[in-house]
Amino acid sequence: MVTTEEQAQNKHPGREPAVLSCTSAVTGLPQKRYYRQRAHSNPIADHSFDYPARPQDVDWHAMYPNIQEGQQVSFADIGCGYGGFLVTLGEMFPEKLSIGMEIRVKVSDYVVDRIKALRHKSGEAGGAYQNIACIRTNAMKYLPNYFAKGQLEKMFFLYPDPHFKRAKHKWRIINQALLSEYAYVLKKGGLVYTMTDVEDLHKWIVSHMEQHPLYQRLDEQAANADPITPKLYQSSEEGAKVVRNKGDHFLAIFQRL
Ligand SMILES: C[S@@+](CC[C@H](N)C(=O)[O-])C[C@H]1O[C@@H](n2cnc3c(N)ncnc32)[C@H](O)[C@@H]1O
Repeated sequence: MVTTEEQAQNKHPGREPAVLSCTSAVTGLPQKRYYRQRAHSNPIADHSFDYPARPQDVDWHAMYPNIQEGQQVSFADIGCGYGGFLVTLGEMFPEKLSIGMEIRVKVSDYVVDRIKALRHKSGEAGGAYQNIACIRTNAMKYLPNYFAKGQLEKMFFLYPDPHFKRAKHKWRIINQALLSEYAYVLKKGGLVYTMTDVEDLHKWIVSHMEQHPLYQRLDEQAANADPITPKLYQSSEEGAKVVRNKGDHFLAIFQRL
């Protein structure tokens, strides 16, 4: 991708265009500044997404080149943003396939390019990061199009958009109707991880999850004993920002009954 900023730098007509890329020459990874997009996308609006009619119609092999016959995605990072936590999942669980789902086009493009670059750096076919991928989609609408009943072992909702205004509470990604849909794609015994820096949203999440008959909150000891828990604080870009700003973190993990 050559940005307008880069085109503007090509000041010498007649010469070969300067080939400037959005990949850093130092790290070999894409640079976020070329993929910025305004923070909120209306999840209820009718964006025109291509989506599969059924999970079996998804070309998983295109996303996970080493996927084995019968292997399925186990972990879903919902609203994965720039993919920091997804990358951590890939590193922590090399045997599991993890997917990031992100509604903003430039942000999901960034994650796709980031994964491509990480795979390239680690030596393509046999290397790392073959087990993570990102889809641009509206996770509030299309989860059952991607996942079969009881497929997912873990779902992550990290620093979801708080939508503070009452009129926009219907945009919140945790709500009673969607919790039933999440329960459908989750395995019995599967886990939903939630983390936010907004106390009011945390209380909303906990009260909606506790009212739902298919979820039970893990007690503090069990939540803290989970090896993923320490990563929830700062592996994602949003989490790292909260740590930098010395903000609060509110964690709640729920088991699908
Ligand atoms: C505050 S950011 C947090 C990103 C990431 N989880 C992190 O911790 O850095 C929330 C993300 O969720 C995405 N998002 C919001 N609604 C969504 C939806 N319905 N489907 C998929 N992604 C969504 C937003 O575009 C945004 O990138």
